[in-house]
Amino acid sequence: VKDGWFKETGTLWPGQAMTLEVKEILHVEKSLFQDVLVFQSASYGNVLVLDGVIQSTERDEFSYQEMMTHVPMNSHPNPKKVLVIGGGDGGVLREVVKHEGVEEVILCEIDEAVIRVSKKYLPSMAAGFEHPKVKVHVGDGFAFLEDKVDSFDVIITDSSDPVGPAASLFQAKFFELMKNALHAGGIICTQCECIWLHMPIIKEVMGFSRKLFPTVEYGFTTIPTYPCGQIGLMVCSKDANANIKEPLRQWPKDQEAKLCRYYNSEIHKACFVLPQFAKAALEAP
Ligand SMILES: NCCCN[C@H]1CC[C@H](N)CC1
Repeated sequence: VKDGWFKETGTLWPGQAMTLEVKEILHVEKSLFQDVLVFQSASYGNVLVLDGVIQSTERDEFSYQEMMTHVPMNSHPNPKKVLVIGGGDGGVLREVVKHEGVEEVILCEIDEAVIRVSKKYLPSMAAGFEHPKVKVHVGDGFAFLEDKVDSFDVIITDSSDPVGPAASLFQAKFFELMKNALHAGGIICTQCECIWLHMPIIKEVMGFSRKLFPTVEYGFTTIPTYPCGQIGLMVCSKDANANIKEPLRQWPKDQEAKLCRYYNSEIHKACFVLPQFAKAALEAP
């Protein structure tokens, strides 16, 4: 932080950097896995930063957490068992339990510091941890999945970038583990970077996803504090007839408006509409 501003420089977005004005530094810690910083920003509420990269801000996190959760959940006929890999700020958990039919959601986060710090400084997200249907497992998502077969209806990988502790979550092997851990008809949704910055990563992930799953779609949401203001989601189903681009289930409009500030059944469809450069890059063999 320099002259009261935090600057998000990063190797995955060369030559550019989001900056946020800092009101107060709330927490600085070196955890077992990464540098953890929380600051109160002037205009985005409290901000969680891991290894210098913005993970969540109180003002705009709902965009990402809602889309990462409700696009896969509403694409599944009846999700009962849900697994969240990463997601230590609790935001995805908060969204998953909005689905009445869910019986259990397990969160597997590698770094207990992220959970601890989120509970203290990001209460609107960490509220997700309080729900009776939630079970928390601290550990590596890769290791957690090694012995899981036919266990979950939906798996959401809410990870940081493929630099640091989350690197293994962007590899084919991990997608194979997620596939094996899914019930028939199961769906995965993973954080899949930005079309303005990471087409090679997106193409690679789409390539091996298409080998593993019959149905694969890439969509994105808009979120001011992520690089280029956008972040993608890779959504894959084991059901060859699934149409992920159309919500299979939706709340009544008034209920939907009460539950969500970003997601709705129209934006579920719209999020998969890509600009020509991205569409062409992903369709090319
Ligand atoms: N719930 C935390 C979200 C983590 N996802 C982010 C996507 C954009 C990245 N540059 C940083 C992590």
